[in-house]
Amino acid sequence: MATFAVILPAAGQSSRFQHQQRKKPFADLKGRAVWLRSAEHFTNRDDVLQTIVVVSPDDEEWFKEKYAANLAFMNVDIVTGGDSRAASVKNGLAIVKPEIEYVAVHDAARPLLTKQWVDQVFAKAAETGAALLGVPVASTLKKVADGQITATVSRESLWEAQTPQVFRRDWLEAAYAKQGKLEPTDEAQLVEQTGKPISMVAGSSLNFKITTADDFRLAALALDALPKAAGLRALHPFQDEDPRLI
Ligand SMILES: Nc1ccn([C@@H]2O[C@H](COP(=O)(O)OP(=O)(O)OP(=O)(O)O)[C@@H](O)[C@H]2O)c(=O)n1
Ligand SMILES: C[C@](O)(CO)[C@H](O)COP(=O)(O)O
Repeated sequence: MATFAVILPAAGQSSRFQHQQRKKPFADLKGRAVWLRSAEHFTNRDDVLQTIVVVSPDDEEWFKEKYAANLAFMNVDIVTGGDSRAASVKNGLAIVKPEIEYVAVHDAARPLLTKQWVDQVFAKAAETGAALLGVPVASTLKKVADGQITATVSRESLWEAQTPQVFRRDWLEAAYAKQGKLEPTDEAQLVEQTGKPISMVAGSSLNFKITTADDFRLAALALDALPKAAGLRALHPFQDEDPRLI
């Protein structure tokens, strides 16, 4: 069985969030913090040997105290974030246990996953070396400058990358060794510049990232509808033996 570590970056400033006076990974989403809902999709999997949450230095002490019971029960490691997403993920990568073969990075701000989507992207990464979830761009894309449209960007072959983004551990480590001055907005961009193949696995627009307060409100609505709306044989993370046909 392929083995995985999961890194959940949660060390951003949530500057676009402005809701509940909390950073988005710590906002209460229908009774549980966003980061907890994201982590839960992984901490009960037999193939996940380590779960790591990356938290900013400013939040670390508060986080450890607030979620002490959850962290212990779920066996989640904490690592200090950096001043960029890439730096935060790199800090998580540095503590991945030596025996683990694959590393999955999943935004702590993407709580709306199903077991099926995780199964699919994990399996694809184990087959090809690297894979991520994504969806084809559905809207027309415009370039804008000073409030004016300057061009239409063809959406042909364009996909919106999501997470989990899953890589052979040695590929991701080699990619970071060659990072140079690149400040990637996702981990795939780092691995792309090493020339390794990365597979795109068709996911769902329901696996959206909570960035703004509107996203948060939408997530609260989608949470209950997810199994039905996903059009998938959805398994609750804790009820693998109880699949529900959609
Ligand atoms: N230095 C950083 C920056 C971002 N992230 C994490 O990367 C994920 C995706 O980033 P984004 O949605 O941009 O989060 P923020 O950077 O917090 O958002 P904003 O740009 O609105 O400040 C988030 O879970 C965020 O916590 C991180 O761990 N460390
Ligand atoms: C990784 C990601 O979710 C893929 O779309 C996205 O790039 C994260 O961006 P952020 O600025 O770190 O939220």
